[in-house]
Amino acid sequence: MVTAKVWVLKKHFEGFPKISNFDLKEIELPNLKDGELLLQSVFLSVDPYMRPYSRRDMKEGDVMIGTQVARIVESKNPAFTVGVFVVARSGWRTHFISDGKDLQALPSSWPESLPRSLALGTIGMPGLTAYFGLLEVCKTKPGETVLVNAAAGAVGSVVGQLAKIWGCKVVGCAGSDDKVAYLKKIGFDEAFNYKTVTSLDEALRKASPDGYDCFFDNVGGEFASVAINQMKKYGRIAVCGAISQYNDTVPQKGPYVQIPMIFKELRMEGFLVTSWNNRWEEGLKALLKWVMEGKVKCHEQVTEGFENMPAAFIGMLKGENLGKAVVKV
Ligand SMILES: NC(=O)C1=CN([C@@H]2O[C@H](COP(=O)(O)OP(=O)(O)OC[C@H]3O[C@@H](n4cnc5c(N)ncnc54)[C@H](OP(=O)(O)O)[C@@H]3O)[C@@H](O)[C@H]2O)C=CC1
Ligand SMILES: CCCCCCC/C=C/C=O
Repeated sequence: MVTAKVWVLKKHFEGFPKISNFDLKEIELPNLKDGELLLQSVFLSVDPYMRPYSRRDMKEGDVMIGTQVARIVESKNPAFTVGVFVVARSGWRTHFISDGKDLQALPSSWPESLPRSLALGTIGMPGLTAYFGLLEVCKTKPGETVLVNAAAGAVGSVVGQLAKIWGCKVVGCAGSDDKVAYLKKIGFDEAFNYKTVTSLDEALRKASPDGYDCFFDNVGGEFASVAINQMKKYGRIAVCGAISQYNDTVPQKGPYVQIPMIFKELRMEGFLVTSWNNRWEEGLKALLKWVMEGKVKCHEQVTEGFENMPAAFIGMLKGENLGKAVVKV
């Protein structure tokens, strides 16, 4: 008999999440039936989507939603061998039982030397968000100028590096000087700290006096309202996330987007990475190749200990992460 630890949503978030919103519980797992496997989480992901999705998809008492890299520790399913690592969507749990249908094997060419945690970040859902958002929503072309916010995070850092690979000029902004230094180190042409500039409008203008062809928006809210005015004619805005609004208890008010959209003939498109579920293999293969070639650099903010999942999640929402926030069990 195995005892799993799980984090449940004790009380729905009101405003910014607090440690008291979560409860740590223990669950006795039953013995395996034929066709089942027992898995142990090795790395778990904490992601911004958990904040809005908790309200949409969860009720109080549910295990927190989320993804992990897990190791198969026992198998009664001939298709799965003990010791193999997979990506699962089993929520904040140390151990769980699966029939194998919901598991994704790491790409077969995954090198032994590469941290498996990257399957939750650059070579996982956030990297794919950058890949499909740029390729299919922004439709960037060589020579164009791309703006990305939350640029030192899991999605943003890949957006900037892919845009460089695809021949663009890249401007990124982030919330600390260390993050800005990191962006320059990984090849961003221009980067600034949006928290310390005296005028966001001026900082955006200085970074690209001719404006922006593409804006990969991870933040929404006031930042997006300012940035939209600096789009070039026929510019494209990929509405990826709105993290500046996820914790609002009262919806933010405009300025509104219609006037610049009309006069600059902009295209603004919201998207979910899951729309390209049938192309994840293509994206993961490309991302793995670029990482192995050193063309895409990865940084992870690793929090040690399953008991620190809520703190890692709250820290990520506060901007304490450089690169992808993960928890090592
Ligand atoms: N559409 C889709 O399919 C997907 C969308 N997303 C979205 O992409 C965005 C980035 O996700 P991800 O890369 O995983 O997360 P990150 O690794 O970028 O972590 C979140 C970052 O957001 C920044 N942030 C937090 N609050 C604010 C704020 N009020 N204003 C500006 N920046 C803020 C912080 O960086 P800083 O220090 O710079 O403020 C923080 O580090 C999120 O909005 C997420 O919801 C993610 C995956 C899929
Ligand atoms: C692997 C789990 C898929 C989660 C999809 C997340 C979409 C994110 C939206 C906003 O953050």
